[in-house]
Amino acid sequence: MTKLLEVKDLHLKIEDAEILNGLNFSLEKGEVFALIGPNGCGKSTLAYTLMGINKYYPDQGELLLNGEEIKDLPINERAKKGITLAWQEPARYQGVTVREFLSLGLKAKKEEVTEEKLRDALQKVAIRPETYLDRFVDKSLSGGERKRIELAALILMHPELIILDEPDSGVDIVALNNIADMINYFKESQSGILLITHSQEMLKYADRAALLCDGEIIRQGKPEAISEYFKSFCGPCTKAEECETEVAS
Ligand SMILES: Nc1ncnc2c1ncn2[C@@H]1O[C@H](COP(=O)(O)OP(=O)(O)OP(=O)(O)O)[C@@H](O)[C@H]1O
Repeated sequence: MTKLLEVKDLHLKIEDAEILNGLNFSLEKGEVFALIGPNGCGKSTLAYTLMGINKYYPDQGELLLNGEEIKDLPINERAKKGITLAWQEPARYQGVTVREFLSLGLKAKKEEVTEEKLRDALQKVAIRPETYLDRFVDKSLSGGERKRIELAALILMHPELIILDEPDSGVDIVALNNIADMINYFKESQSGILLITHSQEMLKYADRAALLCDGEIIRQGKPEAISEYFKSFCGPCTKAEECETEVAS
């Protein structure tokens, strides 16, 4: 069966520094695949490369979405094909209200924008619609509020592939539960989720996990096993020579 996402031998350099160093992994529909690894190992870079952000174009390798090569497509074309990235630091949009921001996803899919859909999405992330719908998505909202609103926008967009870059950073315990609910909701509706995280709590929601080290996936397998391996051998890494580079499944 065709995989939702296949990444094959992905290499990316930034200013002559090799940041992604031959990545290989795949993701099925309805699967949560977690990516863990030390600071600076290339997790966010992989997220930007999958999304097609400016300057993050691979030097080598394949990026297949539903079997189709997307490596040369610009970000807007990838978004149309159903890839979405929720940033580690949620974006601010000067002069754009929460209502307008949430409506974008529906309009992009040529779906009718209704008050009910907007309210429903906000309620799913525990944001009171009556307080927030007409506020601006700028620095007047706290980081956690913007993160929740961004997650509400994801619900309305209903992407095929969702890249969540540290969705739990800077959010309170209630929002954490909302994120967990949302992950389950997307799983059930057959979206694939690439979950970049440093959190043990978030790892519980993953079906599989991979450990990234210096731009290479050095292990893939069950989330608990990968996390244990990471805790024992990495951060700070002092045992590089002991670190097997074989991929265990
Ligand atoms: N635009 C850029 N210019 C120069 N170096 C960059 C750029 N983007 C990323 N890097 C470097 O690439 C490496 C990987 O960064 P990346 O942000 O992908 O790490 P990460 O695994 O997401 O880290 P963290 O866990 O701290 O969020 C880092 O050494 C970073 O400094």
